[in-house]
Amino acid sequence: MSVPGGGDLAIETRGLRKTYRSARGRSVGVEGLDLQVPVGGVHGFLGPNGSGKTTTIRMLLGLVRPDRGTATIFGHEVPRRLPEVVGRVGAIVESPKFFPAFSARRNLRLLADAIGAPTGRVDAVIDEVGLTGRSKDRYKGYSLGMKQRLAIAATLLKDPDLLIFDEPTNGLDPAGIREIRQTMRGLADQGKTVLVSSHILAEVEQIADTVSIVARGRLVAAGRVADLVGAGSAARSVRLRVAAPDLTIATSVLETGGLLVRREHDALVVDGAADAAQVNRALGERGVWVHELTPLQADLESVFLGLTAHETPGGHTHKGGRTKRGGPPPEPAHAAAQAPISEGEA
Ligand SMILES: Nc1ncnc2c1ncn2[C@@H]1O[C@H](COP(=O)(O)OP(=O)(O)OP(=O)(O)O)[C@@H](O)[C@H]1O
Repeated sequence: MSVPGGGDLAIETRGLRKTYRSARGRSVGVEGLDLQVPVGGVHGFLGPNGSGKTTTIRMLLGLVRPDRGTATIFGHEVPRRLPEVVGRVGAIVESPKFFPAFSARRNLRLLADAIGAPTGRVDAVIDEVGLTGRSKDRYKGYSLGMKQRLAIAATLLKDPDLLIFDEPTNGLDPAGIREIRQTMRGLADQGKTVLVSSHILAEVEQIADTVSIVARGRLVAAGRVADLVGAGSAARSVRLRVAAPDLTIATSVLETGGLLVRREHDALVVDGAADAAQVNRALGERGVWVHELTPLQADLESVFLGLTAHETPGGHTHKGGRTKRGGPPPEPAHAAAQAPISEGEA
């Protein structure tokens, strides 16, 4: 899908940098960030706490001025040309203020008046976020999830093409998280672009088409979720079960073949196995029969933790221990990090 004057990108930043003054001098919020968000779909903007997601979003919305670099929304440079494009953008950066004693509908009518959106949109956006049955109840009686859905409804009043949600599921219970996820997916399925920041991968993996992963203010990986996860599986692991007396000999056979083997309860997990059949054959040739052999698929969380492990307290803890990385990685290090997220874009 192409956008007049905007190519295929809803958002693009190049070399974006923002530092803050602090007691210890200057601290870096965002350091040379190159971000590309394709038009249409859900784009997860992922990173550990303090990695610069909110700072980036605030720069895109003209709330914080970058020290260096450029940013565009639908091809319009921001903040300089933000007024030309702001009508196409809806965002939740902080919890919006609603009148506690008013209903969702009354709050949105007031807001629509204030921002010049047609009041005829109010019922439609309430329906969009699934609040129709409660739209006449007072805001103060809403659950956190309902309040957040109302906040999303407010961003939809002007029927924007781009929605930017900063950690929209913070503080919500699993049911609330699911509702917000469905709402975001539904918006993307209508052709809108949804940029959603999060430090919780599982929340985003199920609905995101593409992601950008940041650490310490820099991009460390970007691309389609399937590509990132697929590349994470390149050094594949398999889980296998053999009869208990064979565990030791199986371990020794595989280690002699140069594979990394670890015990996981009564199973063995073999890291770096290019091919499950090869593992099976090596064991069969030594008279060890495999009862069960399961290739393990990397998930987005293991990719994320592998790329940002140095950011997390306690270091490298992640599922399966497969994508461990040490050292200072903030260059895009993942194979998929170089993959363009929209065809024809460098
Ligand atoms: N107003 C500010 N003054 C000083 N430092 C700031 C300010 N805002 C952000 N920072 C610093 O910039 C860095 C990036 O923060 P930012 O809030 O953008 O990260 P984030 O990825 O959104 O984190 P979180 O998930 O915790 O919200 C952090 O080190 C933070 O302490």
